[in-house]
Amino acid sequence: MTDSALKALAEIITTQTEALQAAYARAGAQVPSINAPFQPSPLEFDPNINNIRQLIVAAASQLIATVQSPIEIIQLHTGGMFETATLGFVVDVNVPDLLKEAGSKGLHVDDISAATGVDASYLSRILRFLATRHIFKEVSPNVFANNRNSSLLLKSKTLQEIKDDPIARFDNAPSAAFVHMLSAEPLEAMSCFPSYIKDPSQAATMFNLKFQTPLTLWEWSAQPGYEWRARRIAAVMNGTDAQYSAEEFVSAISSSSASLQENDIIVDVGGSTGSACLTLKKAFPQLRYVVQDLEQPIASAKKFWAENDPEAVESGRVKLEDFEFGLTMPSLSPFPLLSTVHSFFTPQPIKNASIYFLRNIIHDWSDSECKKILGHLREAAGLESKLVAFGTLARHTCEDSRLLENLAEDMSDSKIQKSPYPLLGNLGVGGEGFSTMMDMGTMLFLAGKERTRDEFEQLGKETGWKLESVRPGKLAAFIYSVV
Ligand SMILES: C[S@@+](CC[C@H](N)C(=O)[O-])C[C@H]1O[C@@H](n2cnc3c(N)ncnc32)[C@H](O)[C@@H]1O
Repeated sequence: MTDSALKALAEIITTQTEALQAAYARAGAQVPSINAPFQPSPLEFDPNINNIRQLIVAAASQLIATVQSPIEIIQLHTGGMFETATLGFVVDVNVPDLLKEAGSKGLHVDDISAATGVDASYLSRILRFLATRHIFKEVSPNVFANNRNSSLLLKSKTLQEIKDDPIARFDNAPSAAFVHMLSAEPLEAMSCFPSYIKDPSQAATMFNLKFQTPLTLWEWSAQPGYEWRARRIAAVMNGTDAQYSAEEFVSAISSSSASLQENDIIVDVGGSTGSACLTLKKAFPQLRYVVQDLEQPIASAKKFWAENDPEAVESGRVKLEDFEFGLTMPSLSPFPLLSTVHSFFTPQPIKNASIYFLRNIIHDWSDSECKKILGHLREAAGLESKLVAFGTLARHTCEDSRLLENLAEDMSDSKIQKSPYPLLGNLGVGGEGFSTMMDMGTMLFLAGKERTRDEFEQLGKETGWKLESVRPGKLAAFIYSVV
């Protein structure tokens, strides 16, 4: 049994590695080397290539989990906090940025020490720890260079620009912002993990318990003096777009069976800068878009649209919802905009929109809060309105034949297939590594969670929305109609 499982895992790795090389070769390219900096290219985000990658990672990690000493496995996983802390630290003191300037020949830890003011012996141990995990490359003893993985930690600014304007240091650097964010407040809040899980009545979340605040993460980060935190969150949010294929959003909207007519409205609820609408507007330029969020994200949204599509806002095609009560959509058939910056916990002012669009919102909230959000949208919806929620589809690690049957009914070209023997039903860290981590993150910060198909269906049932179909993808689309 073990032998056949090992053989099957090795075969998956061999056949899928060949498939990966062939896919790159068809595009006239080669699978990127780990020693070269990461270059965003369409191939990095291609859904078919992504499926191949997932199988390789699923099989390779299962192979490791099978053959490595269980003592080592448990020891290594137990030390996971050192990965978070060391990654956050190197980003904080700009090590990847220094190494970029040094190029492929790398930089000695003494020079990194001189530039950062950090003791060289700490640096050499931290960088060796990370290079052992394939983040940074040690080109010669104590001389380190960026590799494909560490290059993702780069900021988009020069060292001088970072020094001159530290509040803006993570602008356009989503991965660096994400690493820095996770290594700060969440790492601190993790100290409350066991106490909170045993007695959740202590506070709304572990974050609230640790920081002794009644505010949500969003409200807390918006406080005066914390501007850099809000700016860091915005950098993370803006960057998520680059990881998605526009096609997934466009095809979900097309398949939502909303009969989209000229000037119909899509409301991007909790839309942050409204970057999803920018993607949709390219495919559906005849529609109108309303972006709703709290005060600070809407301020960032104004900057975002001014830079990316100023004409859209001027023409009224895209509305950043912070108009005063009673103002009307400029230059197009008017309708009242009832709120200022809009909270989705209050009645939805845009009635009978064609689509209420939520991306990465549901997982931020507990079931009871989600029901409030979906309930307000249901009250505003017309009979033909659709709710399209994008988020993670949580999957069990064992085989889930009911999910596979449901998805097959939902769409004929379902991308979720039964995992090949002997892989986990959700492909383990190859498939759901990040989303299970985010599940812990939402638990820690927001009392939210990643939900299974059944849980999404149930939320709809309790708020007057029928889950019509689920389209799996990097972000799954959950398409609801009114009941
Ligand atoms: C995970 S982000 C998703 C942003 C955006 N939908 C996207 O996909 O890029 C969650 C968003 O919800 C917003 N938010 C939090 N509480 C809110 C509320 N009460 N009303 C409206 N938006 C809220 C946050 O400001 C943030 O922009």
